[in-house]
Amino acid sequence: MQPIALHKGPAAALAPAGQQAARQAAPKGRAAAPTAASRPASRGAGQRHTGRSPRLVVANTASIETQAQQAPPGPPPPETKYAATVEVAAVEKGVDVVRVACAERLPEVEFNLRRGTTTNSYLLKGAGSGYEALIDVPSLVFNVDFAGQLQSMGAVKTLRYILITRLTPERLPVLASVLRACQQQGLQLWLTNPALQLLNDRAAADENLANALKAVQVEVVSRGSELRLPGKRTLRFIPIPTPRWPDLVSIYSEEDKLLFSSNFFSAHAAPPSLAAGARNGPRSDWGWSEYGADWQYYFDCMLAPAARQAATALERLNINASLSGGKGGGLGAVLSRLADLVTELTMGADDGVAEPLAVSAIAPMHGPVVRQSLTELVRRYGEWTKQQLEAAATASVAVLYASAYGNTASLAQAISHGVTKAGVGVETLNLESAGLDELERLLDRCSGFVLGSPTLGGHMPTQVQTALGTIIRNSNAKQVTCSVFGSFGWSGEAVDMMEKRLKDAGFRFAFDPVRCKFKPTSQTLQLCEESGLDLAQEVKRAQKRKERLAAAKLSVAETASGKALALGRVLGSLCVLTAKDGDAQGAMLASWVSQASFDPPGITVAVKRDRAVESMLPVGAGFVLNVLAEGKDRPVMKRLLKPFKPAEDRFGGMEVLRSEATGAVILPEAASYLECTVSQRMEAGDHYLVYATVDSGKVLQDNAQSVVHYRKIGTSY
Ligand SMILES: Cc1cc2nc3c(=O)[nH]c(=O)nc-3n(C[C@H](O)[C@H](O)[C@H](O)COP(=O)(O)O)c2cc1C
Repeated sequence: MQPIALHKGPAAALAPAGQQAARQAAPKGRAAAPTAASRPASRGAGQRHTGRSPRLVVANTASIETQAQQAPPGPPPPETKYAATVEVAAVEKGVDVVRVACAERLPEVEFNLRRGTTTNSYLLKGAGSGYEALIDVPSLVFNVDFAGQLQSMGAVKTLRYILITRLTPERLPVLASVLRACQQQGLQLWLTNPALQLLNDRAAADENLANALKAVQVEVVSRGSELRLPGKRTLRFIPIPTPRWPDLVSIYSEEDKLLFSSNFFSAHAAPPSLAAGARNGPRSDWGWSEYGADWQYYFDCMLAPAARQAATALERLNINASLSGGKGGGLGAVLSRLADLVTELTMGADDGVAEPLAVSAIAPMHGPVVRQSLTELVRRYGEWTKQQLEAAATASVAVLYASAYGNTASLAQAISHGVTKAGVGVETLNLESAGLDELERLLDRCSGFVLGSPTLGGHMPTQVQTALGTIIRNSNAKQVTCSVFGSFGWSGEAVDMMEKRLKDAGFRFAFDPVRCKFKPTSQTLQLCEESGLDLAQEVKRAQKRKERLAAAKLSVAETASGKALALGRVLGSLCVLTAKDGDAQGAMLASWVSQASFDPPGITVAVKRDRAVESMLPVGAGFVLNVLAEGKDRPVMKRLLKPFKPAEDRFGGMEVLRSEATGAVILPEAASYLECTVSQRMEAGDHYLVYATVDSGKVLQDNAQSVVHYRKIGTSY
């Protein structure tokens, strides 16, 4: 093994900008304007690094000074830490999980953290009884003393290896504190090259971190890297990068049949009690019914927009639960089909399906250790990925962005989520690392695109500027719908520049550019998600127009099968479902509503997958079901059927009542309303079937009849 020296060359010259960046990356922190004292040392224009990655280059360096002097932002708000608990439990013999669990709702609404979150680190014992290796450290946003925890477990004296599957700026201070606590000679840090780049950048600007790293040997892992722990285990590293997580790597322990899967197979949810997840605890596992929705939401938000990379990762992992005695078959067949699809889409796929990994448990970075639901979750990952790839094969939106500190990346993620909700594929490209060939290929096949950029030095980074030139020259890109977005600190020129250049070149915008000051709020993310939905609807409309042109028109009577006509005779009463989630609120017309239970009183509502309000209806969420009254339904229907701008108030200017429990809208002209809590959700084709218990209700118009929704055919509402 060759220890890799941490380079302190060029990055050291950028120390002031790096310090700036480090401040910004602190939890909930905001960047302060670069001041004269913190300004980067002068280098050639276009060559200056931005702080996080040496690859993201500021195009117009001269204006960093001008902008900072003209409009410095306010002081950064105080850092917030979230109350969290640390719990330790056995995963396998000689493998413990140290779980930092936070039940609070965190502001990262892109993860829908209603149920809190967990961050897992794992400790592996060596030949003796002491801990030999640590996998991952938590973020400093949690108010826990992680190094102190390791100390109390005696780990700091015995650890020889620290293995990192995902590194973020927020984890670096915790990593530094662990390294400082471990004083023993020959401590090794294993991580991927992109993670090392982040480490180098930050170490160049952060003396504490640089000092902590002095006594550490760094080993860069790649596909095929192995670490033999004295005594019993061999750990195999399997990189599984995505555009958002370029440094992601999983670790497989053959002896334990355990896969440390990093962000894959994760869920954001705080466990009611850690003991429930421990092998020898009161229950052996958390099951699909408790966490299925969280696993799926995590996949939808974080991996659906990177389905191509997710397919490659699943192929590389080729998890076979059956080899280890679990129920059901492995993923072999699904993955082979996936591999074919990926090959078609990428024109040059990965180097084939890997040997199956026998896995009896998955130890992810967030959420429960997966054991009982292993076969189910792995199978679902294959299915979800395949669905996304198939959607992308029909129509896909290219999400192109660069992001130095993650804010523009969050916007990209929210837009992508909106697009995938509408059943349109997303292909994400991080312009920081992507080649121009890859960009060209993506532009040639996309049915729409969005371009995101931060403003750095009064400009967009060079990579975005170059990509913009490529986009403007691409003949397919010109035909499709698009928009732009980006985060900024005080002047925000990048989004204006992208908008102007694309509009001047005749590009059609599907939604208004999204400009976001520093870190997006939940409202901005809702705006992004709904903008993504709008763009996807536009893509679908264009697709339909194409299909209509290609095929001869058939009348409803000709196309309608007896089945569809018969289905059209099924009746439901017309309702308006309303929900509120923090500042965000949503509403939809619902006619596929039915009573489903007497005791407790319960109803089902079918919610189309691409409804904006769908994301406000996770298990446990409250909503109001307004049953419309005959003769008073028209104005409400008219209002709800007209197109809305993303995040626009559906009931603006109307007199409405509010539910005391949830704040959701109650329509005074409704015949009656019910206040409900989502109890279960089921995938039902292109809808979700939401089962909710009725908490309370009221008849508002004594003599009113409910509106019954008559249809001609079962293929539309
Ligand atoms: C070196 C540097 C230069 C910046 N220059 C500008 C600027 O000229 N105008 C501006 O509005 N914001 C500027 N910012 C603030 C960033 O645009 C802001 O932090 C944004 O949230 C970054 O987005 P990202 O997280 O996607 O990288 C600058 C930040 C840094 C660190």
